[in-house]
Amino acid sequence: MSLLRLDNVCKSYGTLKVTDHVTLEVAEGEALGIIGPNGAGKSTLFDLITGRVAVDAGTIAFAGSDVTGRPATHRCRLGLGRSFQIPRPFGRLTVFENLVVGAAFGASRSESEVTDRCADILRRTGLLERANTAANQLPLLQRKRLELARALATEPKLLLLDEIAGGLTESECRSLVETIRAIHEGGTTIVWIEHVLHALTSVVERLVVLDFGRIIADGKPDAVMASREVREIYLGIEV
Ligand SMILES: Nc1ncnc2c1ncn2[C@@H]1O[C@H](COP(=O)(O)OP(=O)(O)OP(=O)(O)O)[C@@H](O)[C@H]1O
Repeated sequence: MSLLRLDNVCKSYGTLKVTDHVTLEVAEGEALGIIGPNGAGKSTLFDLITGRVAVDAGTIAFAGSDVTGRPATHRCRLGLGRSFQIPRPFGRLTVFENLVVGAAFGASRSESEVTDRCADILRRTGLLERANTAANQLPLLQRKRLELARALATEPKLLLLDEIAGGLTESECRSLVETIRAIHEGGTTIVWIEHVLHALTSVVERLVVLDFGRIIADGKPDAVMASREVREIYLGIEV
């Protein structure tokens, strides 16, 4: 059964078509990667899915209901969680407090209900020792981990990750990938936008390529990366 379904979704800014008749299904339990050149419309697609930005045309269904006209809070409470390309924690709150906010508002639970759950998320995301550190004191890897943890605090059925591996060293990237893989193996469906291809393809089993707001390839990562069009457009390799 598909958890997420986009049908002919369109979005333009002025004359710029940023999302051009995108039709896409994500099955429950899948890990899907999205790649494409800068400006291809990847983050906008997440904005449309999560309700941060309204579609011009088309429909979006999530967990069996049409969410096209529904606000972001409603979609979040249905189980759509996301991380942002640039981490946006509450800087003066501690790591633990950031999670409590995500759990209480995103998942609509009382503070007393979420304490154990937030501690568990800290453990799963490798942040337990940082629980009492102010978010604005964290180094980059931990900020990325907090971004992931905050999204998990909202109890997502579908986790949208936007370039979470960007800017990390090779070993930091490997350790973050392990965390993401464990989250996926724990049953969370993942859609992950990423420029760090080796990190992405070590987790996802399906890859979609966006170019000028259109899906130009969709399939197994090896087959997609072997495609002539993808190599020309995405990697800039003449074949
Ligand atoms: N609010 C907005 N108003 C006007 N143009 C926008 C807006 N948001 C995005 N765009 C434009 O839409 C295009 C797609 O942007 P988007 O951020 O979705 O691309 P992207 O594929 O995520 O790029 P990157 O890989 O660089 O993050 C870009 O040309 C961008 O400048």
